[in-house]
Amino acid sequence: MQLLQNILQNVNVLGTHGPLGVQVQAITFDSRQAKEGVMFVAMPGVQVDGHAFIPKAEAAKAAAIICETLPAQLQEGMTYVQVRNTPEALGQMASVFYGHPSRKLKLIGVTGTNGKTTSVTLLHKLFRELGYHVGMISTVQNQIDEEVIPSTHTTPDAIRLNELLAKMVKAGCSHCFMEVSSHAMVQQRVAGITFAGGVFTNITHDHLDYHGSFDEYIKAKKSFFDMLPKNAFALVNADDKRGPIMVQNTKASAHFYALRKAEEFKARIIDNTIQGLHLEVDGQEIWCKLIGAFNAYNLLGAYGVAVLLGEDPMETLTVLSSLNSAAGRFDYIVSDSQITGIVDYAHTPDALENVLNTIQQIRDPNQKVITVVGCGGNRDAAKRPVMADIACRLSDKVILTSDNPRFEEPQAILDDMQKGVKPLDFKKTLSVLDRKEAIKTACMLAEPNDIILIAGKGHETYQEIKGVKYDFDDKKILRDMFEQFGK
Ligand SMILES: CC(=O)N[C@H]1[C@@H](OP(=O)(O)OP(=O)(O)OC[C@H]2O[C@@H](n3ccc(=O)[nH]c3=O)[C@H](O)[C@@H]2O)O[C@H](CO)[C@@H](O)[C@@H]1O[C@H](C)C(=O)N[C@@H](C)C(=O)N[C@H](CCC(=O)O)C(=O)O
Ligand SMILES: Nc1ncnc2c1ncn2[C@@H]1O[C@H](COP(=O)(O)OP(=O)(O)OP(=O)(O)O)[C@@H](O)[C@H]1O
Ligand SMILES: N[C@H](CCC[C@H](N)C(=O)O)C(=O)O
Ligand SMILES: [Mg+2]
Repeated sequence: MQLLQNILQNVNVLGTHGPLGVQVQAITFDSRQAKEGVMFVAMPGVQVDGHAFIPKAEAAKAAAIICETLPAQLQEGMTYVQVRNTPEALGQMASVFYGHPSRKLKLIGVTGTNGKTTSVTLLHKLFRELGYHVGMISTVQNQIDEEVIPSTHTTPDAIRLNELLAKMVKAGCSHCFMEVSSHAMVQQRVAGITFAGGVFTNITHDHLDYHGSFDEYIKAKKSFFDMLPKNAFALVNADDKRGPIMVQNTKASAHFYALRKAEEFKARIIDNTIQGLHLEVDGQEIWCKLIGAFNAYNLLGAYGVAVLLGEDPMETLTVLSSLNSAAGRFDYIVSDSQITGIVDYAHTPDALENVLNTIQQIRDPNQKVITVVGCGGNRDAAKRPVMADIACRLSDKVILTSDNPRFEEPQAILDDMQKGVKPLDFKKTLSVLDRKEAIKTACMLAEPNDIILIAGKGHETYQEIKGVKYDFDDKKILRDMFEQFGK
């Protein structure tokens, strides 16, 4: 419980109506949660404008209403606060309300198209092994040490984020590693948050439906580095063409890591096998359990963060070499007849290409590669034909299928994917709309020693169709099919 005037201390207030001495028990941006003691913040949205729900919040007797535009008629006894930008104000208010938790631990944000979950998971495991109490905020799950808190977004909204960080502080966490998505930057979910460091993994094609253009997507990622304070570090993948752009205007101290250039943190791949990566990191040789060249970047980035946070380089490398990847990232099982089934969250063209290139590098020439892949509905449609083409180019057989169709027609998504299949590849491509059937088909087609890649859903344990999440687990289905068909 706090006084409204206290909660507003860092907000750029344009005007107020009504008493500011009201008590606030909770903050919400959803009118359906507004009630006595709960303050309502009217936020712009993709579907609707939260300002349209001010009458609902008034009727629910909300503690106060924070908005950019005041309603034409103000209710007697209600407090209204007009601000320039409600998402920004929400971030600042949530930080104050929860006691500025981001200032009480070392918070490191990781942004980039691919590798965020892998990086924060590695960092969480690494710092746990180094003896710290550690928080993690990720697509797969949030964590306070080993306690798992389910995650709904890659980056939670400002209220949930501050609430989570406050729990971490209370549990004695000294560090938190979190993913910062481009959606979160545009929607200012991290406004008011103090970061001790930021990491840029890479940027490739994704989310153009939301951002409109690649330039806008780059700007969204860059805005994270623009907000870092002077005493923070910005650790950037220098092998990515857009790496230097990220830190063009940052106040933080810029540091770089690379595999292809000589930078402050550098690594070289000595060997890349199904057993893992043999790397040379800053002149030191290590074996890691993670598979694929792209994971050399994730490992090197995590190493750079640890060193920048003052950890011992040798100890860091020793622990990194013992760590496994995050769930659903190059997650594999081997059947009785030595068919390797890989479940991977590759849902962007770059990720799919990386995973398939890795498979091509580590396979024996006689092992065929069968790829099962779909694309999500209500997401960037431009990546659909590109992903189908990549799958065809780097596999012996491709089964195009559904991912999470959400509110789109599954067949229409499949049609978009099929447009990317070149005539020469028609023969090796099948379309099986039902994902379970598609996995079954792949298992039936596979011969001993072949490799099946099931891409796109990784750790997800559901398939989202028209707003309903049905149980669906790629890895479990794959295991069942191997058993059912005696593979
Ligand atoms: C596209 C997008 O990001 N949408 C997010 C956005 O919803 P929205 O803009 O559609 O909201 P809206 O329905 O238009 O409503 C606008 C405002 O009116 C309010 N409202 C609405 C109805 C009502 O009756 N009363 C009311 O007050 C809403 O609470 C909201 O504040 O704001 C919501 C509240 O924070 C988010 O839950 C929602 O995430 C949706 C569910 C989502 O799927 N987001 C994905 C795309 C996302 O954010 N993904 C990234 C990761 C991407 C990646 O890098 O891979 C993530 O960080 O998870
Ligand atoms: N550094 C990397 N560069 C390119 N591809 C990667 C990298 N790391 C992982 N990948 C690929 O991208 C997929 C997603 O990885 P991860 O979940 O770590 O990324 P993410 O950035 O968290 O994704 P999301 O935006 O969905 O949260 C992996 O399954 C793998 O195929
Ligand atoms: N964070 C990503 C996840 C995509 C996962 C894929 N399975 C899909 O549903 O498209 C998104 O929300 O776009
Ligand atoms: Mg993620």
